[in-house]
Amino acid sequence: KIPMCAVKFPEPKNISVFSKNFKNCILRVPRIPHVVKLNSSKPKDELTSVQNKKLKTADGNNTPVTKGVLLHESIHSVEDAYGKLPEDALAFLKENSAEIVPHEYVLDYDFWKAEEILRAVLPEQFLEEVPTGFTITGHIAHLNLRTEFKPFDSLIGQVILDKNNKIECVVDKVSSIATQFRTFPMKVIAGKSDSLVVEQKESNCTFKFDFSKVYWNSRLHTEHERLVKQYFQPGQVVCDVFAGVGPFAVPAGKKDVIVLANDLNPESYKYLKENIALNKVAKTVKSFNMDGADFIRQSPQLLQQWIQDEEGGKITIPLPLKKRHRSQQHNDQQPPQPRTKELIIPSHISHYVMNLPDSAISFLGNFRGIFAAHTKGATDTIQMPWVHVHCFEKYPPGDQVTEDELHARVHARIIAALKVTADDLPLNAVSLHLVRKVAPTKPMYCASFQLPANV
Ligand SMILES: C[S@@+](CC[C@H](N)C(=O)[O-])C[C@H]1O[C@@H](n2cnc3c(N)ncnc32)[C@H](O)[C@@H]1O
Repeated sequence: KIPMCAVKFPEPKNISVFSKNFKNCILRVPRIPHVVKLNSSKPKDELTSVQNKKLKTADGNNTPVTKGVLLHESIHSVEDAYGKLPEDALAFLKENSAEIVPHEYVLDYDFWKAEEILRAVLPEQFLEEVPTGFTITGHIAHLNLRTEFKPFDSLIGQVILDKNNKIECVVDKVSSIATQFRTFPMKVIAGKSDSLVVEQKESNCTFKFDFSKVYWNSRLHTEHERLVKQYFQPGQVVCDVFAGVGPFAVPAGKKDVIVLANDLNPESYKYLKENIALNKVAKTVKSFNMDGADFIRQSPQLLQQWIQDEEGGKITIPLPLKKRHRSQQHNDQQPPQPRTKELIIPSHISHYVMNLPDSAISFLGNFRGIFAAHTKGATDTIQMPWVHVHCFEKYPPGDQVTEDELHARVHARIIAALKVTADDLPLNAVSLHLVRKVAPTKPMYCASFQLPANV
């Protein structure tokens, strides 16, 4: 509670005139508006009907509310005001019959930021490092509280919930050990706990999923957009081996890339299918629920099957009807013809995406021999597919490891997994993109390279 002073003018327009002409006399503190509601000294009944109309009544009680302008923060009493305000300001107040009144300003729960409140309510030993970081997915805020904060989880969750309008639910990761499907056990620590199904926008698409049952990481959106934009061309075939709920596959399908998207988690598969329908990409994206190893080995056949299933190996995509001018609609005898475009499905795969950074490299051996049938008697050179494999390249804290060294380490793991030599796949044929650092000495990379013809 802060003792301040406010000025009341009988004529409300003088509030802005005073604020404009005497800027140095009014309160200038961030997040505190200088115009405030004040209780009128007169009960409402004693005011004229005109005055009454101008005043808004606070919560139906008999005390009318009027507006005033707060004086500079160094002024704490009416005497202070007469001592500190310059002559011309005092003259203006007198001329306009203004009244200086004491006003107690209450900085309550609404005023303070989450971090400030947490500093005030958590035990003193946490003063320096209250937990404030979280990621947002749909309406859910997701925290990863350190062990010492766990006993205060619901308090922390409630403050975050109160202070962020769009958040309806706060969850905490309760174990850092991920499941096979890269999901984490989580606990709802504040807000709605009935459903963790969210809708999240990314890359101009909408993704729906149960946050507790599938993998989703909003921090990967640039990586999703990068591969789709930089590598995947309309009409090419892409196999997404660990597709999750579709953040590579669905936007790619939207730009007429032909996608075979796979995930072993039945829940991811279920939402992948939903997201394909939701974003109207069923013509260009097919979903599979297989182990990644089998999916890679069978991918050439899965593509052949798709070609056979489509008449003439072509996908026909309906186009939105062209908007016609009203006069044209009137003259036309025929109803508008549905417009379509056709995509011929190529018989070779252009890209594989493998975003399972913990172990994707160990799946590379599955490419061995799968294109042999194509390469054997082929007269023209076969375009081997590109692989975009995600991986971590962790090193001990304190080690000075250069980017070149990390590049060499990733390259060595890739050629070992493919069982090829550095002559087949030289270091400079593997480009390394730093996706993000999950910890200071645990970078996540995406290695992109064209499969050597002899795998
Ligand atoms: C790190 S997530 C990536 C998901 C998605 N590509 C993305 O960027 O959000 C890895 C995915 O691989 C799936 N997965 C794990 N093991 C798998 C396997 N052996 N075969 C196929 N998918 C698997 C998980 O269910 C999870 O959805």
